[in-house]
Amino acid sequence: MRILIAYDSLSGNTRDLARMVRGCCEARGHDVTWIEAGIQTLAEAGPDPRHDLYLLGTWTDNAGRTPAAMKRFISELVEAVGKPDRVAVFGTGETQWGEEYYCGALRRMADFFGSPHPPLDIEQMPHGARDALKVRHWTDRVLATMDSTAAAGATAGSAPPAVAVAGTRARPRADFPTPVAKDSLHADPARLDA
Ligand SMILES: Cc1cc2nc3c(=O)[nH]c(=O)nc-3n(C[C@H](O)[C@H](O)[C@H](O)COP(=O)(O)O)c2cc1C
Repeated sequence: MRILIAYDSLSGNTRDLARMVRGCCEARGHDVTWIEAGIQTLAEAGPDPRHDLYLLGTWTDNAGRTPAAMKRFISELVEAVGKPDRVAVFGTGETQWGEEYYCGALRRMADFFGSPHPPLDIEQMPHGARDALKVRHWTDRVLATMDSTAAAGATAGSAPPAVAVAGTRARPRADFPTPVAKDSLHADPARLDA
């Protein structure tokens, strides 16, 4: 699969986690596009922004909010490919901000995309064998779900996964939602703070 991993990280915790998720994906033979949302745009994902799976990683900002850079990236993504349903969310936070707000951005983002995958949350930075196992299990579960969905689709005769073609303009895949206008409700990043 072509997998886009996009993450935002201030102090490195989420970057560490994203690297672990990436390692698991690559170990399973998947092709990963890597975007650091704080300093890169979707344009840096190459000529075709469509991917088979989007893994979005974030830290959580004040009172459970989604950081600005991640909201910006999500708007860009929705504008480019529509609102993908193949999204899984991971990230880091701290319970000292209150259980109610712990990793709140993950819940908001998973809700926004209607992600079928429970978010992967890690307190502060990932460390030790327990976290490594948690990350591997989460990533493997997400990948396995995608593989079985693809297999079911192939049996039913649906379109094959997206393939990047250098130099071509991005076109929505038949089974992707039609791209929505930037200012539509779906693309409104304010929903990530609601
Ligand atoms: C201004 C600020 C507000 C924060 N608010 C929350 C919060 O509401 N909930 C939470 O779980 N963590 C909160 N955190 C903690 C960070 O999400 C956490 O430290 C995270 O691991 C940082 O990830 P990073 O190293 O990738 O930037 C906050 C951190 C800062 C700096």
